[in-house]
Amino acid sequence: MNERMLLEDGLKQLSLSFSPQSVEKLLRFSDLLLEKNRVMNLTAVTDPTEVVTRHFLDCAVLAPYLPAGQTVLDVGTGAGFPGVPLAILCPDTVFTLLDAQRKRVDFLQETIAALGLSNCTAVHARAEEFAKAHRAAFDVAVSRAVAELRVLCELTLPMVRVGGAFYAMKAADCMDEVGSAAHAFAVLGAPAAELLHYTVPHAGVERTMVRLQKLEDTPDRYPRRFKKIQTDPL
Ligand SMILES: C[S@@+](CC[C@H](N)C(=O)[O-])C[C@H]1O[C@@H](n2cnc3c(N)ncnc32)[C@H](O)[C@@H]1O
Repeated sequence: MNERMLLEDGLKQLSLSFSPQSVEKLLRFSDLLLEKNRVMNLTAVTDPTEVVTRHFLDCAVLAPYLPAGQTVLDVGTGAGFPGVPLAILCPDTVFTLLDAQRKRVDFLQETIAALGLSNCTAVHARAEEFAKAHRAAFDVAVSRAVAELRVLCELTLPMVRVGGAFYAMKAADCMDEVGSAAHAFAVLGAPAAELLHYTVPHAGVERTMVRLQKLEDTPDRYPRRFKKIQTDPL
């Protein structure tokens, strides 16, 4: 199967509805990513087939959890994962992609313009700084491969509104990490973690989504300064 067939078949296996335009945009994003990856470090994945499986189909698993009209923050989006594939697959959901690395955000801004993604904005900022002006400002936060859960939750949950949710994309064997973060979940206002296990189509990779529903406001003292978050995690 070529990349287009893998992508379409994988999206069907995930029971996702998608337009021909979405497939075109995803394949164009893959081209832009791999082209830019030759001159700057965006992803360890260099094979177009693996861009489809390890990036696009992995990220697509989140699409059913992001209803139209909701605002979604992708914390530590890097080269745009999971945010860009989700913005393509959920055109009526509004995405903010956040990253601390200027060059990655520049790439994302160019990509968003090239793909005509009117529901997506890339912002250069550190999450703990961005949180000061964006407390409880988003319906949903998502994040993949950024930090361990205790750290990640302090960076992210303050920006989710009560009644919203945070989805952390993790490896299949993240139970110890989830167990260690129980105190952080409770302190930050999202006490009950729910684990959603899945297999990425055509990659055969087992993964876990950690869903945290925000039930209470996060106390104003969080997030702390990054050094404190790292050296003294909740
Ligand atoms: C390993 S990359 C993962 C990128 C992407 N989420 C993915 O799954 O491919 C981690 C990214 O998180 C960003 N990052 C780490 N700490 C951050 C923070 N406090 N605020 C914003 N971005 C952060 C880094 O700049 C980097 O681009």
